[in-house]
Formats: sequence, C-alpha cells, structure tokens
Amino acid sequence: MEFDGFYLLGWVGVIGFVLIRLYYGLVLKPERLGAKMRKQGIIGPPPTLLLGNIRELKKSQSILLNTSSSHLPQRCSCKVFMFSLGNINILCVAEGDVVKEISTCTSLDLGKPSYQQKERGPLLGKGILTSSGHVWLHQRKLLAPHLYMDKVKGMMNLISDSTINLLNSWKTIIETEGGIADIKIDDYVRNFSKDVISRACFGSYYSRGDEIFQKLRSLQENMSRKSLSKGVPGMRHLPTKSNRDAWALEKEIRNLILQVTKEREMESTNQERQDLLKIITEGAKNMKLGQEASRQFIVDNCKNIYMAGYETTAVSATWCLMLLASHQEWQDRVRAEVLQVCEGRIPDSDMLRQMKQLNMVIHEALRLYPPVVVVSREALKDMRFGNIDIPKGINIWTLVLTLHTDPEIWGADAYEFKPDRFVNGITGACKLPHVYTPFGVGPRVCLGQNLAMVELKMLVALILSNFSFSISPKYTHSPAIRVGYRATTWTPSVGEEVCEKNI
Ligand code: HEM
Repeated sequence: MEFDGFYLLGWVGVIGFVLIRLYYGLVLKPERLGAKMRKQGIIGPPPTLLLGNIRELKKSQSILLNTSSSHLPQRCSCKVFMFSLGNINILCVAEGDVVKEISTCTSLDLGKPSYQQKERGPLLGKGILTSSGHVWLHQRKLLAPHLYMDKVKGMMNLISDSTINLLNSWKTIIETEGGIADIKIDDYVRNFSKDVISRACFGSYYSRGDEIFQKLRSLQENMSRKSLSKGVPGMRHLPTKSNRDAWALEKEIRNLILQVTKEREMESTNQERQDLLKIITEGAKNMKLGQEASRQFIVDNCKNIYMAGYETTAVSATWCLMLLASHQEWQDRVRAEVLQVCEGRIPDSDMLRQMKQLNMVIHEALRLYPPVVVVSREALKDMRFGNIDIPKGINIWTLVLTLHTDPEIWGADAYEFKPDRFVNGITGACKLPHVYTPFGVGPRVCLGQNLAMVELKMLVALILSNFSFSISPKYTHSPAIRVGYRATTWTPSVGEEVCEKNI
C-alpha cells in the first residue's frame, strides 16, 4: 500500500513537472517576452495560444499568392514591430540604424534562431546555415577560404561548361522550332545552378550529386509546404505523412552523401582533389569527432552548401533574365558591352570584371528581388540594439526586401527597375548604403557571394551574346514569397516564360 502511494505520488510529480514546463514554454515565456517588447512601445497583432499569429500569416500568404499584378507584396508600414510564430516571438526590423548594429554585431551571443535547427533538421541539420557560437565559427573558418575569389577563379571552367550545356539545349529547341521558341526558363536555370554546385561540391563525382540534389529538392518542397505550421510546438515529432516522408528522404540523402564519401576514400589516386566535399571531410577528421558526429558533420555541411548555393543563384538569375526581357533597352545595352568585352570568346574573370553595365543590372535585380528576403537571428543572451532592449529568446528578422524598396532610402522610384542608380556603386545608389544587403553583411555574410556573382555574370553574358529574348505572352507576373530553407525566399511565378530567339 505504502509503495503504491509513493508510486502514485511520483507520477503526479512527473505529470505536474511536465505541465509546468509546458505552461512555461507555451504561455508564460512568450507572454513575458512580448510584454518586455510592448513596454518599449513595440507592438504587433495579439497572438493566440499555440498558434501565435500563424492564422493571420496564412491568410496574408494566400492573398499574396492570388495576386496577379506587378506590385510588390503588401507590407507593414511600421519599421519595427513584432509577431509570433506559435510560441516564438519575432521582432521585425527595417530601421536603418538598428539594422546596421544588428548586421555588424560580432558577438556569438547573436546566433541563428534555434527553431530553424529544430524545424528544418531533416533539411539542414546542424550545418553552417543553422548553427551558432563556436560550432558555427569552426565551420565558417573551414569553408570560407575555399570560396574566396582566387578559388572561384579556379572554377571558371566548370561554370562556363554548365552555361554551355544550357545554351546548347536552348539552341536545339530554337533550331527545331524554326528560329524562335517559347521557352519556360525556370528549370533550365535551376539545372545550371545545380550543376555548378554539384561540380564544386563533388568534383568528378558530380553526377552523383544529381541524385542527392533531386532528393534534397523533394525534401525542401516537403518542408516548405508545412512551414507555416512551424512554431506549433511538437508538430515536428508527430508521425504525420509529411513528417514520415521527410524522415525517409533525410535518411536516403544521408546514405547517398556517405556513400560518395566512402567511395572517394577507397579510391587509390594521387590526384589532389580540392572540391568542397574533401574540405568538409578533412575538417571533420581534424575535429577528432566520434564516428557518428563526424558523419553528421559531413552530411549536414554538404546539404547546407547545396541549399545555400542552389536556389538563391537560380532565383536571382531568373529574375535578372525576366527584367532584361521586359526592358529591351537594357538588354541591348548589356549585350553591346558583353560583345565588346568578349569579342566572341568565353569570358574569363577579367572580362567579367569589366562588365559594368551587367554588374549594375545584377545589383538592381538583387535589390528588387533579393532571394533572401529576411535575415534571421536569435538573441542567445539579453542584448541591446539602438534603443531597443532585446531579451534572450527573442528572434530578430531584418526585413531585407522592405529595406531594399523603401522610398525614403531609395527615392520615389524605389519600385522601378533603374540599374543606372548603381552607376557610382552602392554608395551612390541610396541614402543608406548599408541597407543594401542581398548577400547579408557582417560576420555571417554570404560565403558564396563571389561564386554567385561569377555564375550570374557568366550565365547572363553568354545568354545575351547568343540570344535575344522578350517576355512570353504566356507569362504571368505573380511574385510570391515562399518559406524556404532560410526564413523566406522570393520565387518567380509558376508559368513564367521568356521567348527566345537566335540573334
Ligand atoms: C545570388 C545568390 C546568393 C544570395 C543572394 C545569397 C544570399 C545569402 C545571404 C543573405 C546570406 C546571409 C544570411 C544571414 O546573414 O543569415 C547567405 C549566407 C550563406 N551563403 Fe549565400 N547567397 C547566394 C549564393 C550562395 C552560394 C552560391 C553559396 C555557396 C556555394 C552560398 C553559401 C552561403 C553560406 C554557406 C552561407 C552561410 C554563412 C554563415 O552563416 O556563416 N550562397 N547567403
């Protein structure tokens, strides 16, 4: 009897403890954090229990997706506000001075949001994109030097090879169609970007990268579909169909990456390979991790490089081509420059550097359609930016798209495509140059910035010197913000088509 009483008491204790933890995590903590922000005059829509403001977000996203106009999405007019994704408190910032302090903050106490590592675990694991503190620092030091400009120069051939593949497939279509064809470019551009990343990552094993890539893409789509349920506590653990599919894909991707790593190790060759997989594998060895942790490090970082470098570049290139297709005068101007600089040759890095007009067009495309529309962080300790006290646990979103199109910063023509604004560089283009951050800024600035710019320039330059193009009558302009591997990503509309013809 006595034993039963203790037993029961034990269970009551455990259940009570779990309930208190849940109450603290789901109700008390978000409410306290919200109250601290409200005290400073920072407001937002009132959150509901468990969902926060997910319902409002879903509603505004469906409005956005149904909009078939050339207007950019609606946005909140205030520059600092907050909302909740489930029990996660998010502070949104589009105030120039505060943004500057946040983006240049070098403290390891400002990390990546922990919910991203939890919610996007199958896609990104604990790689460089989602990690914080010393783990991130180690990954950064390991990977960064291999994407410096001198290394990218060594990738020129693989980038031009991938571009020529794209050109050849378009030439074949155009020839078959009698000199003019209607081509939906999205998948070709994605294929190009995937090809470059696969070759940079897996070297001669790049064709195996294809399979990994296809599965990552399915996983990304799976995660993107359920992204608005992120923040609902516990959802990721439930064996729903979507979660089961994600877990299965995660396992397949892991096995594929490890298989390539193993084959590479067994290969007896003196050839020195400097692809990213080799760097990551050696990095894992030097860290003297256990076998499982070492494997996870390799898998996660390969996936991160893929995810970081593939969609961003593809989306930027597609927007760039769409803008050139709809602004013929700029198409002619940039083509003239390319033809003059290259004189019929495949561009090398020096030639690409001389293409000023092309550079301006790419800057303007990245301003209007930044692939990463929000840069997110979490305060891992109490912090202060500008005059805002940010308690530990608050997530901070820097609203890149809002800053890139703010008429107060860029002038009344902020929404227009005017590459000339960059004629004197970024400093001459607007009042607050530090808010132009398509590649981020500060300690976590994009590692692949040089590679991405070379890819974009090579692709656009070679397309311009081989074809002239205009917007297809079938094209519908309906830009949409989709939640991707980072907070959010712009995607060109489904059904975007550009008409190509040989010149
Ligand atoms: C047009 C193409 C690209 C754009 C617009 C872009 C944009 C960005 C942005 C805004 C960030 C910073 C996010 C933050 O501060 O949290 C970032 C980080 C990163 N990017 Fe890119 N990116 C592009 C291409 C690439 C490519 C091609 C690669 C690699 C091959 C790459 C690898 C990375 C990595 C590894 C990080 C994480 C850096 C860190 O957290 O330390 N990116 N990118």
